[in-house]
Amino acid sequence: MKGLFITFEGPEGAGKTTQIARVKEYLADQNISCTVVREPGGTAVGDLIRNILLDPQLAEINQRTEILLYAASRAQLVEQVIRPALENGEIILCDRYVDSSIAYQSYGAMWSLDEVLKVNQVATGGLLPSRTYLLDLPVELGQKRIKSRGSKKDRMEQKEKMFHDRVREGYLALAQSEPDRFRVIRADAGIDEVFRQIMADLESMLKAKR
Ligand SMILES: Nc1ncnc2c1ncn2[C@@H]1O[C@H](COP(=O)(O)OP(=O)(O)OP(=O)(O)O)[C@@H](O)[C@H]1O
Ligand SMILES: Cc1cn([C@H]2C[C@H](O)[C@@H](COP(=O)(O)O)O2)c(=O)[nH]c1=O
Repeated sequence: MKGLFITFEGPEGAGKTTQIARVKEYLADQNISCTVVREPGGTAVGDLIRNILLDPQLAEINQRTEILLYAASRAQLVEQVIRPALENGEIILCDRYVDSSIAYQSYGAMWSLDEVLKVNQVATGGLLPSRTYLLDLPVELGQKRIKSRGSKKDRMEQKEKMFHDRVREGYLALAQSEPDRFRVIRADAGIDEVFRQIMADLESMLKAKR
């Protein structure tokens, strides 16, 4: 594949959306176009699945159903958007991907890692990002940021703090197990400082792509 597939991961309120917008703006200033997508969602099918997954009224979604729905949204996104864009040499900035399923459904909800990996292998055909920025911060700080955003909590945000603590631990374990792909970013800093940390790495990735 000729393109560049970059994902942004992290607990709730880590600043992924904010930083992706900054990176997109930076790239546009350099006359470099990119495609921004988010999960679950990013396609018409995926957006419908997102509505189900995040509906705060649907507390009874079965754990296996949840894993499959996240993976179904991902399969649609990979085939409809990500793979074609990469084959066209484009840069993809993706807000969450397979690592979210590992962190939330396996570490957070304590479901079998093996099952999560198998389902996601089918969903993605094994497509992995070249770089993953893990925006890491204490769970309390992310929750405080979400609260000040003022919107109603979605189904996943409603889960207890211990769930979100396990998610954070899961992400850090993933980053440790794949140091070549992951860069851990201290997301408890100001927006400009977080952006600086990301760009310190991304600049070299962009140079290598040219
Ligand atoms: N470094 C930062 N310092 C302070 N506030 C921030 C920072 N980054 C983002 N925010 C604010 O925190 C809130 C959450 O940010 P954002 O939506 O970018 O996070 P996210 O990781 O995409 O959240 P989610 O997990 O819901 O997808 C927003 O109100 C945003 O303006
Ligand atoms: C892709 C993916 C996401 N999740 C969770 C993580 C968040 O709680 C929501 C998505 O909301 P956001 O505002 O867009 O961050 O879904 C998950 O549990 N598993 C996944 O694979």
